[in-house]
Amino acid sequence: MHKKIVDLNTQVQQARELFDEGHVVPSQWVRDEVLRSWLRCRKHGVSPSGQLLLEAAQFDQISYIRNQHQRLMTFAEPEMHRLFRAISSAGWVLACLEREGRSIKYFGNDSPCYELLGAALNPGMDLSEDIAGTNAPGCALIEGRPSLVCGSEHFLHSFRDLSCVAVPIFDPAGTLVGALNASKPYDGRPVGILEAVALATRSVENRMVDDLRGALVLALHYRPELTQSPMRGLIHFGEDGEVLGANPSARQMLDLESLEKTQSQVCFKDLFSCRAAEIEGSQQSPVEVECHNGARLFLKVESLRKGLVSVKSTPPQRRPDISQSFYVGEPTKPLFDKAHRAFQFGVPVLVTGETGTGKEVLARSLHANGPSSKGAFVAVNCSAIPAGLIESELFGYADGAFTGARRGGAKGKFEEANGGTLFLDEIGDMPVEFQARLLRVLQERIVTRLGEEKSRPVSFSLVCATHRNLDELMESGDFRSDLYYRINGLRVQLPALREREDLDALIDHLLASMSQEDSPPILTAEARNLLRHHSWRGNIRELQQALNLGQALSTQGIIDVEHLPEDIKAKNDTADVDVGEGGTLAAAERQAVRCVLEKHNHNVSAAARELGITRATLYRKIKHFGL
Ligand SMILES: Nc1ncnc2c1ncn2[C@@H]1O[C@H](COP(=O)(O)OP(=O)(O)OP(=O)(O)O)[C@@H](O)[C@H]1O
Repeated sequence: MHKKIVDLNTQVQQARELFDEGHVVPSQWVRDEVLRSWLRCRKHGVSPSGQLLLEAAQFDQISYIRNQHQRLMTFAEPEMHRLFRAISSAGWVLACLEREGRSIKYFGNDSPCYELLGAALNPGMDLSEDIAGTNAPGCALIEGRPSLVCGSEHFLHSFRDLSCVAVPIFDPAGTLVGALNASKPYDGRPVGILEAVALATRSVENRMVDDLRGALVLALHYRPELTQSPMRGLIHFGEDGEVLGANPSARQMLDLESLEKTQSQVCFKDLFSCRAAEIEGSQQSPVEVECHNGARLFLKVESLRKGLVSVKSTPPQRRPDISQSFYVGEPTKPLFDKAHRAFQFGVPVLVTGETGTGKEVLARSLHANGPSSKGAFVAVNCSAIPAGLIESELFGYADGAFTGARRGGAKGKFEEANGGTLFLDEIGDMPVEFQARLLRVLQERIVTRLGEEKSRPVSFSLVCATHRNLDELMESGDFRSDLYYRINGLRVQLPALREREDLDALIDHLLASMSQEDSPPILTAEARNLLRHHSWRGNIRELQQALNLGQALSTQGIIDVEHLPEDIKAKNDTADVDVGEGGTLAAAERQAVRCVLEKHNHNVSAAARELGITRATLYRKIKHFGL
């Protein structure tokens, strides 16, 4: 058996030789997962001699990384202690890594043969695949599933004497936030530890879910006896039955993701065929229910407010308060909550949306509630910096680096954001030739000022935004896909005003925030109708200006059509007018004629018949209403 495994390693080495020479590797020689990773390493230009890794090791940002990932560690550390006690005597060491691949915590071994492992897994070390080549945590973080990498499967020559097993960690919103990894020197023996690492990871995830403290907590499984096991799904609901979060098992069993794609807020009634009241009695024994996807699951109430919220071993975490400073409507709230939670775990957030939809406002809110809120919020508009100044602006410069350089040199934006949040606005407009340099900073978190030799470590939380379509830019080669992967830990697409279901509520919020006194300005039904149907280009910014002008021109605080900007009024004549509340008789008639015409594909005879008028009259109306 032992010999057979050593033979397998020899076969992997041969596969690697073929790979390095550019030949096709027979599929049975090396596992698919490994081959996929080798191909990615080749694409990223990873050097098998691994110099990058050694460079990164010189920089110590441990305390910052720990601070930034404090929440993750609160949940992970107790489980790491337990797991390490169980597996260290078998020669395993343990590490927890954050989502981008940097180690946060290492439980090691002092003996000399662990020196390399210590160097690779110490806090601050970057094991992401594009830096450290094929390795279990790197692969687990890229592919979002457990990974096992042994001996010569590693891309770097220096790692070929190691075995590692890693399992990704997902937060209650289903976002990847890190990984647990166990490693030891490679000895050719089977690696029978995956289940133990997976179990510890599940416990970390369950601790995170516990922290949601829902009004109703359900355990679920296909088998009744497993509703009490560590394999059980866990889901928390708020007081109105809304889903607050769930562990990966529950997310999978309930197929939550497919619902989240079409609904901004998933509720109890969307998931189960029964009513919440019907399962309240299942605290003792599980009850079987049918789910939205047809599956039958056993549910057991784990806790039901009031009285059942258990005492936590960890202090209560600060909950993000995102609603105070700006409007968060019901449709966008779940997405905003998810972004805030992920950001607290150090996940970089990419905000997309048309101009004026609130990208910067969201970025500021993430910062204010994020792990680096004590540091600065540094915004960089990538489209506004002249190409020739990008380097000095972002990297800073040394004294006398160029003519006109400030005496004593200057910090760049990366350094200014150190300990805080860097907001790269309009990232889609970053010149492609500069993207590789930006990527390097994001990977290595080191900057060198222009005209200086010395490298400086930097650490910041990252939010990027763009109004451009990055998928199209990547296809046309104008945006690097590896940079996209780095910045897109979680993507938040902000809706344009014309798509918002909650436009009325947003208008009311803006009106309320405009008034210093108690009574905000009043909008007449006609004016509101006009705003509802305007094709907004500048989105919330334009709406805000329209309301500001309306308030300035209004009499006695009543904003009517005549007080709104000219371009909004001008579009009124051709706009689709809502004939509901507040519409005029003429508008209602126009709407009716238009609908009937459309219904009959503009067949005038059929439309006239349905309207009960002659064809000649209908022709007159079409002309009159400009249809
Ligand atoms: N949710 C919101 N509630 C209240 N006001 C908002 C909200 N979102 C945006 N605004 C207002 O709209 C204006 C535009 O917001 P912001 O600058 O964040 O948009 P943006 O998408 O970053 O725009 P651009 O793409 O042009 O940079 C701001 O002045 C802000 O006050």
